Amino acid sequence: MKAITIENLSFSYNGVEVLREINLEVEEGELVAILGPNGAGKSTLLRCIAGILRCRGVEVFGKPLERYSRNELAKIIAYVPQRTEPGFMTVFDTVLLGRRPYMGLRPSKEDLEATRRALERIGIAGLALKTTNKLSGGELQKVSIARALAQEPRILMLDEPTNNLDIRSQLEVMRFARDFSSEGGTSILVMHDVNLALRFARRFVFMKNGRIVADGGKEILKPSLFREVYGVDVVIEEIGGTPLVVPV
Ligand SMILES: Nc1ncnc2c1ncn2[C@@H]1O[C@H](COP(=O)(O)OP(=O)(O)OP(=O)(O)O)[C@@H](O)[C@H]1O
Repeated sequence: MKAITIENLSFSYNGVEVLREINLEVEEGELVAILGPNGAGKSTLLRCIAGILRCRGVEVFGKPLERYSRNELAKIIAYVPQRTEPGFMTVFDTVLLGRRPYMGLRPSKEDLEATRRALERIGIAGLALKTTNKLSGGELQKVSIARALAQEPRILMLDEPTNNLDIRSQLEVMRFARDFSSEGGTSILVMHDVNLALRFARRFVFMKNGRIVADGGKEILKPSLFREVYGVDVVIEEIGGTPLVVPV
C-alpha cells in the first residue's frame, strides 16, 4: 500500500519557490533517505508531508492531507524536527506528550505504558526524571525520537536524526528506524551522512534546488551524481558489501 503519494508539489515561502514539481511515492514499510546540499528543500518537503506547512498534492494512505484532522494525522505521522528546544518538563512528561492525540483529560494506563516502552526502546529510561534543560544535545535528540515513538505512528519522519549523536547512538537510531520499517512502519529520514544512509536505507532520494534529481536504490550512487548534486568528486568503494563514499 502507498503510504505517501506526492504529485506535482510546489511550495513557496513568501513568494520564493523552494519546492518545484515534486513527485514521489513511498510504499508502506520503506525506509527512504532524503539527501542533498544545504537549502535544497529537504526539511521543507518533510514539513509539507507532515502537514505542518499547507501544501497541495500530498496524499497519505490514499487520502489528501488536507482532509485529515490534526488529531487524525498525529496518529499516523510523527515528525521530529532538526532542533527541539529544551523545557522545564521531565523527560517522561515530554515523551508522554507524544500521546496527546490519544489522551483524554488524564493519561490512561496505556498512555503511560506506551511512554515507558518508548523510553526503553530509545535507551533513555534512566533519564526519565531529569528535566530536558539539563540534557546534552544528543540526549535531547533521543527524547524527541522517543516522543515520536510514543505517538505510535505509521509514518516516522526524522530530520537529520543522527546530528549530535555519538557513533554508537547514531547506529542505534538508524537500527531503530530500520526495525520500525521492517515491522511495517514507513520511515523517511533527512540525512547528511551519506555513508550512514547507505548502510541502512534501501532507497535514496537526492534533492537539489527544490527538485528531486535522483531517486532509486544503490545502483544510482555514481560519482557523477555526487558531482551533480554536491559539486564534489568522490570515489565509491565497497566495504563489507556496503558502498562507502569518500570525497577526493
Ligand atoms: N521559514 C522559512 N521562511 C523563508 N524561507 C525559508 C524558511 N525555511 C526555509 N527557507 C528557505 O527554503 C529553502 C529550503 O530550506 P530547507 O530548510 O527546506 O532546506 P534543507 O535542504 O533542509 O537544508 P539543510 O540541509 O541546510 O537543513 C532555503 O533556501 C531556506 O533558506
